[in-house]
Amino acid sequence: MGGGLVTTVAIDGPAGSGKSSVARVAAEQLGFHLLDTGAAYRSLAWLVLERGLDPYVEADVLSLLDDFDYAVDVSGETQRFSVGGVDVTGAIRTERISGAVSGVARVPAVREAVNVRFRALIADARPGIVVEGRDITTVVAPDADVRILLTADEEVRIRRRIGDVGDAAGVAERLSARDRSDNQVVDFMTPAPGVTLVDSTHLDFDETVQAVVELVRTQERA
Ligand SMILES: Nc1ncnc2c1ncn2[C@@H]1O[C@H](COP(=O)(O)OP(=O)(O)OP(=O)(O)O)[C@@H](O)[C@H]1O
Ligand SMILES: Nc1ccn([C@@H]2O[C@H](COP(=O)(O)O)[C@@H](O)[C@H]2O)c(=O)n1
Repeated sequence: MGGGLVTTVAIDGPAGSGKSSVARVAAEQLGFHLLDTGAAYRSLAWLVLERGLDPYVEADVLSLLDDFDYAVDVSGETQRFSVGGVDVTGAIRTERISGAVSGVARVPAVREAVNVRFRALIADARPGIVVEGRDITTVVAPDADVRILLTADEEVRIRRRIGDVGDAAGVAERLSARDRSDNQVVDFMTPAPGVTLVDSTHLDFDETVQAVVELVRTQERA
């Protein structure tokens, strides 16, 4: 890929690697939009549970896909997500949804449907967008100007996540299980050709953001 104008920054990585928090601050510094693709999968998992269905039963998930009325509002200070007009921004971050979301995400028709929406949002974003998830560098936006696999050692990611939820019980097992399940669908542990690995194991938060922003600046100068 040649250098010059950067409009799309793709970031993938395992659970707790800092994708959403690092992408958010990097997007602010770049003056770019932010697309949190995991929120779409989480919102569908929320709807499946809300309807009393099983996220690990493909037919249950497919029965809701056509009516999945998902919206993202980026007009305020933080992104807000809604399903059928119900604000699910907080609800989709619970451990209950984290335990359900892999079931929804492994359904090929779900992935195809949300990817269509993601690509449309990416195409419309001006002046640019940071997109984070699991398959952005490889499937959703393989032609992104900057492609990053953001990772950290598992024990570090678990420690950071425990800091988020304030309760260590079961966090390690759930994070590992989610990565194992998600990794059967898409490989986000090994950088694909052309993807830059950013390992934040020994970086603090600001250093990690700077590593991402510097990759964009380097690409712009190339
Ligand atoms: N380099 C870093 N140093 C210290 N803390 C960090 C670093 N990067 C991220 N964090 C913190 O780690 C926690 C997990 O980050 P975040 O929620 O952004 O990860 P994620 O990859 O989006 O996770 P998930 O895929 O599970 O949603 C957050 O509290 C974040 O502030
Ligand atoms: N591109 C993506 C993004 C997410 N997923 C699935 O959604 C789950 C939640 O993602 P978070 O980034 O919010 O943790 C994740 O565990 C995957 O199951 C995906 O498949 N592809």
